[in-house]
Amino acid sequence: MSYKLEISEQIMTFTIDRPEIRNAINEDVMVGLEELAQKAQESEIRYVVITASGSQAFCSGGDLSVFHELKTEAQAYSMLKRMGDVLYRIKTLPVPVIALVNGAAVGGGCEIATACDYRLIREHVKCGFIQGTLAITSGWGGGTYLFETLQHDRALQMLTEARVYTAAELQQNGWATEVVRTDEDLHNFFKSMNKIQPEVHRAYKAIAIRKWQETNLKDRVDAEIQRCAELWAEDAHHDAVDSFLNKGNK
Ligand SMILES: CC[C@@H](C(=O)O)C(=O)SCCNC(=O)CCNC(=O)[C@H](O)C(C)(C)COP(=O)(O)OP(=O)(O)OC[C@H]1O[C@@H](n2cnc3c(N)ncnc32)[C@H](O)[C@@H]1OP(=O)(O)O
Repeated sequence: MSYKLEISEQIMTFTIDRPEIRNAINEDVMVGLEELAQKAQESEIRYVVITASGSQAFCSGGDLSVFHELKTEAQAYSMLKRMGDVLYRIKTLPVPVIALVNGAAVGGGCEIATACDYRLIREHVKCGFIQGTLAITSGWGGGTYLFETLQHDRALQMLTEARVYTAAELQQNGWATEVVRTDEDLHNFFKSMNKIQPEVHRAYKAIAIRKWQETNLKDRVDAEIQRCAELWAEDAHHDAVDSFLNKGNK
């Protein structure tokens, strides 16, 4: 199993569990995220925490060793759409969703964290929308969510620079909700969440969801997915992934 899904004291925790490959997303993790989305809708939970095993990575995006087999636009679209759909379901859950960013979050990993309501990041982490270096854009809706989250120029800069940012930079540009330096910082965040009635959290989340529905967030995400699928099919993308996967042979 590539993930763990637990509910304890009305808190649902999803842990990506592939540290040896930097918690990259494969089919199994996608199934897990779909299970999360379903169970979180049905259960009486207070909030959801998404995190990952180890301290090296939160998530390194799509598992390129698997997804590199997808060559055509149609093949890429099918994977991107499935993941984009489940991330949208997670983003619009009726309860707060917290990314506990325990290590690097790059590519699709940064998209998952951006889909969450809160991003608590450890001091050592580096995060970035590095998709540009692979000659593609974000393709799971994360670019659209970033424009919803950051000031316009900061979002555009983070997407087009296509580099990893330090925790200090992520705090400065507003992507990080909080840089967690100690376990006590983490404890204090959850203490503050827990002192507010779940129905109050749900009511505020509903305001955000109404805004996203009124501004056709889902359609905008679908357009992002479509454009990424087109770029995916280009040689420039396949060559860049070849270079990443064969870096050890050079
Ligand atoms: C597919 C959707 C698309 C989107 O919509 O956004 C994407 O997500 S594109 C994918 C973007 N991801 C990447 O380009 C991967 C980038 N990875 C890294 O930059 C680094 O691995 C890291 C995350 C910063 C961690 O660095 P480090 O701790 O130094 O580890 P290594 O680089 O040595 O990696 C260890 C091991 O894991 C393999 N690995 C890492 N990420 C992936 C991945 N996404 N897919 C497949 N394999 C991955 C890496 O190749 C190493 O393997 P070995 O050399 O065999 O040990």
